Amino acid sequence: MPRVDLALLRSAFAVVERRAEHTVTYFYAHLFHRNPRVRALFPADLAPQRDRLFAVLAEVVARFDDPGLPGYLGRLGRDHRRFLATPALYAAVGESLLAAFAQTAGAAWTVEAEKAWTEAYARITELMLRGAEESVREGEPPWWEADVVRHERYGGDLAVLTLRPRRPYRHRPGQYAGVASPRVPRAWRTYSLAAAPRPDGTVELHVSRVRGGATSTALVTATRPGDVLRLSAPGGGLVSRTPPGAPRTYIGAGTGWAPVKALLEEAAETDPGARGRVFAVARSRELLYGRADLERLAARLPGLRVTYIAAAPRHPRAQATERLLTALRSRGGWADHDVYLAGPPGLLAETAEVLAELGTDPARVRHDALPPVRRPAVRALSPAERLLLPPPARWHDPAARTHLALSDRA
Ligand SMILES: NC(=O)C1=CN([C@@H]2O[C@H](COP(=O)(O)OP(=O)(O)OC[C@H]3O[C@@H](n4cnc5c(N)ncnc54)[C@H](O)[C@@H]3O)[C@@H](O)[C@H]2O)C=CC1
Repeated sequence: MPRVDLALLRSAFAVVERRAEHTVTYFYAHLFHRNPRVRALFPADLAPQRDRLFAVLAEVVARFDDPGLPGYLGRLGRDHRRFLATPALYAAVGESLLAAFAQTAGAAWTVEAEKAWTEAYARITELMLRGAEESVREGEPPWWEADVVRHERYGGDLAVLTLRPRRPYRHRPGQYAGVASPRVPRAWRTYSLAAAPRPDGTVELHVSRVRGGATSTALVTATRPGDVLRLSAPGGGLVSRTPPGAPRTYIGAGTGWAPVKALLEEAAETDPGARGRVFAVARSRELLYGRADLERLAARLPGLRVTYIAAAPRHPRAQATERLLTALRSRGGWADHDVYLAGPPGLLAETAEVLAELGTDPARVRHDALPPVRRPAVRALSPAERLLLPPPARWHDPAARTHLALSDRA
């Protein structure tokens, strides 16, 4: 594999990234125009997909020379089996991606830049396919079918689902899974697994309905026992790393309680002498839905002090965050604590900042980056950028459709 010219790779991507929205629109139009049958592999609503594509590309470009990149791409390739990604699809995606880059980057898309990106994409594909092949060799399915065995509603917007995967499903407490409902085909959303592995093999999901979110709405309002959902392989690094007995703090906000519950269940089994703090945060007292479970766990973990925090009645939900930050500031000893943090991204960012001020080493503040690894660069175009957009693509002309569709080639 030739050495990729990293400086060129990054400078071309920097130009493309500034016009991410245009690039992504062009990319999908190009991909589906050239390979019409590929459209059926993607969900009806492409918006979340678009954000994720750029977030992953930005991550790969930033980490291209990082020794951790092969592992990251291997896991990504393994995970892409659930999208039915074949070598032919990787090739088609690469072709459309480079076409979109060429179209967006204008004069910055030199022969050398194209060479750097062609080589980089070949490397990305090779590593992702290697990860996928390994998972096939290990006998891992592309996804796990799981029967819904219980569905409990808390208020209008929250549900706790118990699922029984049809094949053995192994996860570590604190990890998450991709979940797809047949009611929203091919759309995968990420949810933390809300329990340590159980003898009966069931797993638990806590779902909060997101405004405009088709999957969360289907899972909360329409899913019933007997339905079958799909689970991806578990992922995520919000797993226990604290030595037995050492101080730690768990903070779960809203359904961020889910991974905290799994971690506490694990600690109750393996480290009942654990010392530290638990903060359960919700936008209202009624939505502290995990209270009964937390009380049961706290009785098994007497070294943990539990604090419940909610916004006052008729106050905005963010008041709970202010109350949490005040509570954190009133405690000491933060330099000694590992902190496990789960909840909405805004809360994660504010809490991590305050913990750093209070003396916790940022490397000891653990949380998931959900769902993108970095903030997606996709944003609305400015009026000036819109004005400078290149003319419409020539390949929109049906007469230009001379190439074979991917599915014909595969
Ligand atoms: N592993 C993880 O980190 C998990 C994260 N989540 C995330 O947690 C959220 C759960 O949603 P809900 O249960 O509806 O929570 P929610 O919207 O009711 O929020 C719970 C609390 O978080 C705080 N909060 C919410 N938005 C905030 C913001 N922008 N800035 C500062 N504080 C904020 C408020 O104190 C609020 O009372 C989702 O965003 C979900 O993606 C959920 C499960 C696991």
